[in-house]
Amino acid sequence: MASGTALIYDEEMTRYKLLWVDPICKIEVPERLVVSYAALQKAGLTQRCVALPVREATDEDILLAHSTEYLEAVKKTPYMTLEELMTFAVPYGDVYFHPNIYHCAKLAIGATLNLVDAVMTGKVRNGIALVRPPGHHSQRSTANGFCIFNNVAIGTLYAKKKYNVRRVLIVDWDIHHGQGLQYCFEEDPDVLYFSWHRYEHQKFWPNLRESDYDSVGKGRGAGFNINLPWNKVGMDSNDYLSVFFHVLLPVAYEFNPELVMLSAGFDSAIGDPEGEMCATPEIFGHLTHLLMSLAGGRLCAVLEGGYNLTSLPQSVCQTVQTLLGDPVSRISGLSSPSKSALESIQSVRSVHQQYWACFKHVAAKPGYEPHTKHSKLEAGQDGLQPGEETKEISWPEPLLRLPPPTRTAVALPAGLEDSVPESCKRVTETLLTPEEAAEKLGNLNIQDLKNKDLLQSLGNVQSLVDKIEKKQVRNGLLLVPDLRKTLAFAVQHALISLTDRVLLVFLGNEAPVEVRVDGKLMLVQFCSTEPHEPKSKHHIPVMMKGFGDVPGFLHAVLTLLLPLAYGYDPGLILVAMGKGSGMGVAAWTQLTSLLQGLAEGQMLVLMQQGDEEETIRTTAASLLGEPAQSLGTLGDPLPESMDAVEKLRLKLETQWGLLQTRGQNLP
Ligand SMILES: CC(O)(O)NCCCCNCCCN
Ligand SMILES: [Zn+2]
Repeated sequence: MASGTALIYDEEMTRYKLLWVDPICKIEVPERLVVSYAALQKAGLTQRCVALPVREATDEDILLAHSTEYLEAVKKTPYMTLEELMTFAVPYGDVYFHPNIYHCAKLAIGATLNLVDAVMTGKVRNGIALVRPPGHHSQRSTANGFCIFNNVAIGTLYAKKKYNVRRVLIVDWDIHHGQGLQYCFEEDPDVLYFSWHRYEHQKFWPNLRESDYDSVGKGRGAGFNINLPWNKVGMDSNDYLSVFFHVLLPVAYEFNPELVMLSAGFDSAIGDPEGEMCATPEIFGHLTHLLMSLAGGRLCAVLEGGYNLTSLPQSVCQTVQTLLGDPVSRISGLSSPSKSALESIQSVRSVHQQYWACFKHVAAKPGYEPHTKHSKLEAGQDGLQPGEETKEISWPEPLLRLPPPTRTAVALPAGLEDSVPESCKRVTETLLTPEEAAEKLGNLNIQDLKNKDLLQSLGNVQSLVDKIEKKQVRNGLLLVPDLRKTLAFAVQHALISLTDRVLLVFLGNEAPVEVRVDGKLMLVQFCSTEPHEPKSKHHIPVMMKGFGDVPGFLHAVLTLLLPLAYGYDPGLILVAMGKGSGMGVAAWTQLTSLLQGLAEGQMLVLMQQGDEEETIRTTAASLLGEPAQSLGTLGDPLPESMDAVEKLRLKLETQWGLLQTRGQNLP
């Protein structure tokens, strides 16, 4: 499996700037790259990455996405006078030229292509290209929005052509709509383009009608263009995560991409004069993590926008740390998305309802017609007038995300040692005495506790919880003879020794523990038979028609379990798969991968002795940070599973706001 994170940066790309007065363009400054790279150096991240060189794009590369006429015109800019450069820029809109910008634009493309090469050849697992000029606004024959050539479009076309990549997902979290990417791929069913962007009902730049949610793609590409408009400013982590849980991730998993291209613009971060949003930099560590279980971890991030010289470098560091596999910081105090965000979420899900099985149950938008025309509204009032400074906004600097000395510790019965990668640390602890065990298992009679294997597994689970609590180990895997008893003991021990909340995710029919009503434990139980009515709001039974329904299981994980877990914000996660849950190893490792975005990755996985070695090995690999295997092309979730999830959502969404998918009063 590929490993390593590429970092591609060259200071030559800082050697162009605005040479005349232009309040619109003045924010796109060389310092954007300088401060970002310096922050990575200061955080000791550059030396942990694989440094790759940039190269100059060839004409052939550029002509993948641009016309000859346009390329020939841009080729003349190095020889233009200041006057000629200004005149040349005017027809394009919100972009400037410089004698060296053509050179830098070729390097930005070359950086992107070297990143694609490194990821597609397995030289690295993922990576980021810190480039300028950005690309996602530029179109076949036009520069726009500080962009000269479309780096991500060219990178995508290059990957398809050179590596025969079939399905590419482009995620564009820049706060502006990458209309250049939309136009390039809107008829291509092999490229799924997702963009969120400040829109304010077409009053925000670039003021395009086709940036709205009803531009779903054209012809065979219908369904493969997803626009999520932000119609208000001030969106925060609740809004961003809700869009991932209820729009992007369900579709992304159904699309099952072979490569993820990330148009990583950080003007969607707090403090940015363009975005005027409120999401703090930590959110990008989570958004990156949520994308890393797709496409076998093949993720190419390419810098787009980002104009606040404090939140930009912080957000870049958050993204790179997650690409490197560092623990993701906890986001506490999440509550629910804004009403405006819910309206956009509902709108985009209903217009895409006809294209995606994951939205099959969503009420279709009445009288909806795919939008096909391009029309341009003259610029209206769009937030800050150019040059108007944002009022002083401040936010806490992101906390350090220090990995514990050991990432994964395992306790396996004799004879199974070699069923996990050697980088796992083996734990074999002292046996517990029956009295010690009884202390926490209370209701079990002492006779039961004579069993040496059981006492050994209780000793191991106690020691692993303690090592995780002391941050000596990030996560652990236990193979136990008696799952129910060991799990009950683990929960009791965790609740006694940790002050923090514990989330237990259990796959199996009989609830393994009684959930107390004090809220210190949340049990999300995937079961195939209707459990007795749970006593506490923190015991959430998720009915799965059959454990073979992988699409249904995944839908429940993405749109129910993750929103619950992020809203609950646990300090420790216990995951256990009861006997015969028959979930399949790919779906199971998606679960253990995705959940590592919570609790700083502090997780304990308990498995029943007798589980096949393949499942044990891949679970350990996932805890070590290996990307989960892709699930392959998902079929449709079983209707019963979808109905069960929706019924549960309706019941819980008032208590757990991130479960909401539409405004309360919307149909
Ligand atoms: C790469 C990028 O998406 O960040 N480019 C943004 C271009 C903004 C153009 N001016 C907007 C005027 C409204 N404030
Ligand atoms: Zn932008």
